[in-house]
Amino acid sequence: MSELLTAAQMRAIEAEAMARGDADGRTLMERAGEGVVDAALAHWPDLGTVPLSALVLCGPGNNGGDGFVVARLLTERGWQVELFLFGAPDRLPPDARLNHDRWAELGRIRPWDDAALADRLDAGGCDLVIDALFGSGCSRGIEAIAGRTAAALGRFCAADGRVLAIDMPSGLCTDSGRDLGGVLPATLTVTFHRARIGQFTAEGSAFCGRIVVADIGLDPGPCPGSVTLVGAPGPEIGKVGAVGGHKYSHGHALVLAGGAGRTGAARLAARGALRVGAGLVTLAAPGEALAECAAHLTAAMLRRVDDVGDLLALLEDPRISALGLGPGFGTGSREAELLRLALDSDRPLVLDADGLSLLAQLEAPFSRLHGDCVLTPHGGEFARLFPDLAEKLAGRPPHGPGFSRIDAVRAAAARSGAVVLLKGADTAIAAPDGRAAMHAALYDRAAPWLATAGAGDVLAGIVAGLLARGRPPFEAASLGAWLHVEAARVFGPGLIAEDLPESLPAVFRGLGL
Ligand SMILES: NC(=O)C1=CN([C@@H]2O[C@H](COP(=O)(O)OP(=O)(O)OC[C@H]3O[C@@H](n4cnc5c(N)ncnc54)[C@H](O)[C@@H]3O)[C@@H](O)[C@H]2O)[C@@H](O)CC1
Ligand SMILES: Nc1ncnc2c1ncn2[C@@H]1O[C@H](COP(=O)(O)OP(=O)(O)O)[C@@H](O)[C@H]1O
Ligand SMILES: [K+]
Repeated sequence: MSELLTAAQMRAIEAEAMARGDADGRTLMERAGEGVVDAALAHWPDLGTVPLSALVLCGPGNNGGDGFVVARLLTERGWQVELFLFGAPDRLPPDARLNHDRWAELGRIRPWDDAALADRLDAGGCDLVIDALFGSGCSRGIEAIAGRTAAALGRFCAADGRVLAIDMPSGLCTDSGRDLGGVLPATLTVTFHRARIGQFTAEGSAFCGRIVVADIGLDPGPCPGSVTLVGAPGPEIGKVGAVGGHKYSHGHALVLAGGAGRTGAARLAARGALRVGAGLVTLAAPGEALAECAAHLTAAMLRRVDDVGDLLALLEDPRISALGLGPGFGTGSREAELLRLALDSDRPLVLDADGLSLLAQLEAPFSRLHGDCVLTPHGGEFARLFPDLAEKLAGRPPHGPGFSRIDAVRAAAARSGAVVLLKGADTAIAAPDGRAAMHAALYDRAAPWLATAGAGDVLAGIVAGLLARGRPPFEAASLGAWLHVEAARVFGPGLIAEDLPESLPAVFRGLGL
């Protein structure tokens, strides 16, 4: 697991390091420039063999300062460097000014000219473009400044040109990953100390290319309030296959199914719960759907639940340790009553799909949730439950920092009192106490083939299975998101939802279980 930071958190870490006397701004800027050059040469080894040519775009802040350092370091290596500066030299902040002055002794500084830059890029013959226009201080769109440059960089990247963004692609919001307007596309983004939230959500990955995190010698300790980037689980995953115990000690998940003809989604969820390691899984289906379910279930058990009385009787068994409700469930009055009972049972509970739509229809829905509930909405379901938050996520933010999916799930979790997992390639997860995590099926974990009908149903089942085994809800949601994507990656393209549970054994083997 690693951390993702906001711009403010990064500034605070830097300020603390300077206050402690660990480093001054000038040293950090020098290390940042060195980190950029090292990362470029490591990422594109051919750049290290002979001196080449670079075009450096510097802006009016410290990101521009990093650009001056890179220009100097490349020149010292024998490169031909052309440099354009946006803004007046005498208004640069002190460390950037210092590096501007050092560069001015080595090379020329051309004043910013969007049209000339675009023409320069289109003319080709440039081996590396360095975007040091704006970094974490970018506060609004940059179309007016660099619209033509952005378009030319798009063409340059499409023709396999190398564009390295320092810290963030200019115009991209560090905190939300949202396009503030006119973002400069990059093929490699080199950021410092820790990655940023905006590199892993919204439009971030489309503009960053790849991400490299350069160490600039800041305190390696954890940052309070940071977002966890969900990675491969550690040894604690061993609990999934713990030696000893019996099936009941591995938990019993109850998945509620809908009527005849639409039980497939709940069956997918039940299979996910079983494969993730729940000792028992029972599917509760109405009488009309029993035959259909029986024809398709083997390891999962089947119980008839027509109404609240049936569910009440079933829940008398204290060994049922988690419920999953929503996939293909239906949204009628029977289902609404069953949902109320499921919520009142105080069992760990995953609400997905129709379960979320039903919840949205209840009066004072959030007063019924408790801390062991996990809500797994996609964007549409999220908007039904939290319309104001969804509205803040829609459209382009007028200025930075923009409202992020992390902000949205944190607010949703605080309001609802439940763990909220907002699905997507950039899955955002938050707990009511403010903990937040991002699972990014992006970069080297991309699995676009996971966007297939029923994949979300399996995720709900996986999380229900982990809850049944006693995992706390935030951990169950985070681990579930990772296992789900890993299963998709193990299977590969061509995946359909049924393949996801069946790929979990290979995932566990891969983890050394
Ligand atoms: N925080 C740290 O620990 C470190 C920061 N460093 C660099 O410093 C950068 C942050 O520097 P700054 O805070 O100076 O921010 P930036 O360099 O991103 O830009 C801030 C400047 O741009 C102006 N500006 C912002 N958006 C604009 C727009 N749309 N149009 C016109 N002007 C606009 C602001 O008014 C301000 O003058 C980082 O991205 C990183 O590259 C590095 O030197 C290493 C250490
Ligand atoms: N581009 C993508 N890359 C990786 N995972 C994705 C992508 N798009 C969607 N997903 C995942 O696929 C699943 C889709 O779930 P959902 O929207 O509920 O669909 P369904 O109801 O058909 O199962 C979610 O787990 C989501 O995170
Ligand atoms: K930049």
